[in-house]
Amino acid sequence: MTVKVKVCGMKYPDNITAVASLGIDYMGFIFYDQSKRYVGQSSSAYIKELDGLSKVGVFVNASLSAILDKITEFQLNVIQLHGDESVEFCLELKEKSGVIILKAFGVDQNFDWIQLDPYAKVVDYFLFDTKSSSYGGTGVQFDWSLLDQYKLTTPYFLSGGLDPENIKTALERNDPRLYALDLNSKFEVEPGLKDIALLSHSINTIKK
Ligand SMILES: O=C(O)c1ccccc1N[C@@H]1O[C@H](COP(=O)(O)O)[C@@H](O)[C@H]1O
Repeated sequence: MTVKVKVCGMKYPDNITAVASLGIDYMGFIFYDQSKRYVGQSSSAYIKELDGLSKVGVFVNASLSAILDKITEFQLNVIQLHGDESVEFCLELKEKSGVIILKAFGVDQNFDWIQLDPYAKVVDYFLFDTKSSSYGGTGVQFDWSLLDQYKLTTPYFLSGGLDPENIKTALERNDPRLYALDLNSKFEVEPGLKDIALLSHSINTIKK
C-alpha cells in the first residue's frame, strides 16, 4: 500500500489551496497557541469548506470541550493529540465525537514502548515524533532505529524533521505499519507557509 501524506501546520488560505491541489491525504492545523503555526481563528470559514482530504486538528493538552468546539467550527475529521493526554481522555474524546484519533508520542532513547499498549485499544493511529519540551514542530529527526522496538500492529504516522532527503530512508525501512509521513517545518518558507515546489517533489517520491 502506498504511504499516505500529511502536510501539517497550515495557516494561509492561498497556501492551503496550493497544498491541497498536490493530492495529499491529510492536512494539519495547529490549535496550540504556543506554536508558530497556530491557526487561530483567522481562516476558520475557509478551512471548514475544504474537501477532498482529511482535516487534522493538532492539540496539546487541550480540554475536551475546547477540542469538541473546534471539531464543529472547523469540521475536523481527525484529532491529533500531541501532548500528555491519557488513555481515558482519548476514550472520552472518541465516545463523544467519533472522530479518528492520532495519539502522538515523542520518542528518544528512554522511550517506554510498553506505555503504548493501553492506547492501542482506543486510538486509530500512533504518531511518532522527536521528543522535545516544545512538544512538536522542532524539525529534528529522532533515531529511527528505535522503531525496531515497536511491537504492536497499530499503524503509525512518522514525523519529526522529515525532509526531501530522509523521506527516502523512511520509505526504505519497509515497515508495513508505516501508514503516513508527516511533512512540516522542513518544507517551509516561514512558519506556517509551505514551499509548494519542494512539497510537490517529495510527494511524488512518496506516491511513486
Ligand atoms: O508544528 C508545530 O508547531 C507543533 C507544535 C506543537 C505540537 C505539534 C506541532 N507540530 C507537529 O510536530 C510534528 C513534527 O514536525 P516537524 O517536522 O519536526 O516540524 C508534526 O507531527 C506536526 O504535526
